Amino acid sequence: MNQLQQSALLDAASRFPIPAGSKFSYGTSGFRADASLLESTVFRVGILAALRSIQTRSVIGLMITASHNHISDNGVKLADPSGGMLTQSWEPFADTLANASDPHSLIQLLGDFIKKENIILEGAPAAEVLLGRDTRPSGETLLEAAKQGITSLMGTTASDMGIVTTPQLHWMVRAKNKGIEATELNYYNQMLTSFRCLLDYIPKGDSSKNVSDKLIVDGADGVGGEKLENVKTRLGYLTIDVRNCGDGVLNEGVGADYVQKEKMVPRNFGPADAGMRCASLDGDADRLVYFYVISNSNKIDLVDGDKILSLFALFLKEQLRVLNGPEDGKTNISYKASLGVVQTAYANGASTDYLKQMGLEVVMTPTGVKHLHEKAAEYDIGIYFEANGHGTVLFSDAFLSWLEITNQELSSTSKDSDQHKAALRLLAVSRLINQAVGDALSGLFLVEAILKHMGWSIHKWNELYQDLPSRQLKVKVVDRTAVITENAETKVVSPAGIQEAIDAETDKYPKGRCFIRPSGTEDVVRVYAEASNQEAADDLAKSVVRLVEQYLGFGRS
Ligand SMILES: CC(=O)N[C@H]1[C@@H](OP(=O)(O)O)O[C@H](CO)[C@@H](O)[C@@H]1O
Ligand SMILES: [Mg+2]
Repeated sequence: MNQLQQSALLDAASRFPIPAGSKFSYGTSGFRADASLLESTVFRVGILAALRSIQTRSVIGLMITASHNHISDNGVKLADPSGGMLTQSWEPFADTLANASDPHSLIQLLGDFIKKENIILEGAPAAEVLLGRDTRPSGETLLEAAKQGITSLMGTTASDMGIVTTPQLHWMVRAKNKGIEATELNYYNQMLTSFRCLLDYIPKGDSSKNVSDKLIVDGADGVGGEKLENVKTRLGYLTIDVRNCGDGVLNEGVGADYVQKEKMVPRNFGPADAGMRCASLDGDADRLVYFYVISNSNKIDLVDGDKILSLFALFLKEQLRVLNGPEDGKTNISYKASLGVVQTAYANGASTDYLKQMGLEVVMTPTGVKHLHEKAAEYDIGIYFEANGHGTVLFSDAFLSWLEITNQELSSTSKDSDQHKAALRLLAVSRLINQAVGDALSGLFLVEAILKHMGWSIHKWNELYQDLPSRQLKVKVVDRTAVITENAETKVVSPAGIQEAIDAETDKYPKGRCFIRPSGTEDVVRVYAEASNQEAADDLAKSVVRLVEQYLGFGRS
């Protein structure tokens, strides 16, 4: 950094002092905290985004959101050039930067990092960061802090994309770096064109007529509901009734996280909706779960991320089978595409068993899309989902290029054959589903197209397998970072002795499975338990909560 750059940074940094007594950590999905504490962090992440853009010579994304968390919280995360999450190798520096209290040491740290990463500032081509935010009222102030961070590294442009869903911003980053027009309109056009293409290739027959044309969506009073309103007139047969579109408090008694964890009807849903196909988005619309209201009750039957994954896997496996042609050796298909699914320890055990029975390769990673995405990218078709509804389907470049060529060949040699239609469907899915990150809107359209294709009601879909009863609890402890895990977070290695105690407890329950891990977005330790019946799952979770308190001490609440 030259003198001029240093003094511009120093000047800007002194306007964003770190709040006393705070410690920030990049966590599972960026920094999250009470919004009033975050200006200094967002400013610093702005600087980091500019550096990443200069280093990669690509557009970077900066999203201001705290997703499903309380409206008074906020957060910030970066999207890398591919549209995926910031490379994990930069996370430790993000932590250092966010916690560097003195502006002079901040400059020093930046100088050292620039040297270490070999980032050439002089004569670097114009860098650009795309900014997005959700509907939180604190978003505007934090956006300003981000802009100041970005532009404090001279020559970097901050382009405000306005209020967008997290996946829209990631999509735009990916699009812009591929030379595609990065507008919201283009995002909708690509999604809806592919959706309609999938509908066009639904096999003729009566079964699709059995699928209700109505879907009710809970928008979590966040950005997703508003966006869905923008497109709902362009959906052909499908009528969407969007509720919780921003009139109530964000995420309060609404949204995918509430529905999945509490298994209760969200606000503005009631007995009149019993049995109908319903979906719920989270606050920044990167999570999607389905559900239906149980008659005469305020409870729901949940169709979670694991079942969305299973539905996608079933459909894609079938399309690959048809594309590969008859198994009598006469196939003209030269590419054997690999198909893999990725889950975390939170996936219901029944879903993992079901996927394995389908003959699929199932891989487990730690929690957080950054881990699942990386693993899924190793396959030609990699499907990943967290149980909470965060996931997508990735297609490898090699497979897509081959598929394009094969599609052209099939359209001249055997147009409209089953094989040709399978190729067209796979191409449509690759364009419909967000390739950058999990996306509730594109996920929703894929679910809808597949249900229509199969002729399945939500009830039929839910019967794919029966979830094992489970319970998830949170515990406040003195220091959650004292919990160190391994083996995709299923075993605790520290504090010593707690894993043995958990195992001994779990062994008491038929089909018992239980693990703990520190949350990366909240100051809690999470406890997950599964057992053969609900009471047993509840009891197991409660006993393990007591163990956590015993080994780690009560925290402030
Ligand atoms: C059990 C659970 O749902 N954990 C969520 C939650 O992470 P935690 O690290 O568990 O707080 O938020 C993440 C970001 O949205 C999401 O990726 C993850 O699945
Ligand atoms: Mg979210």
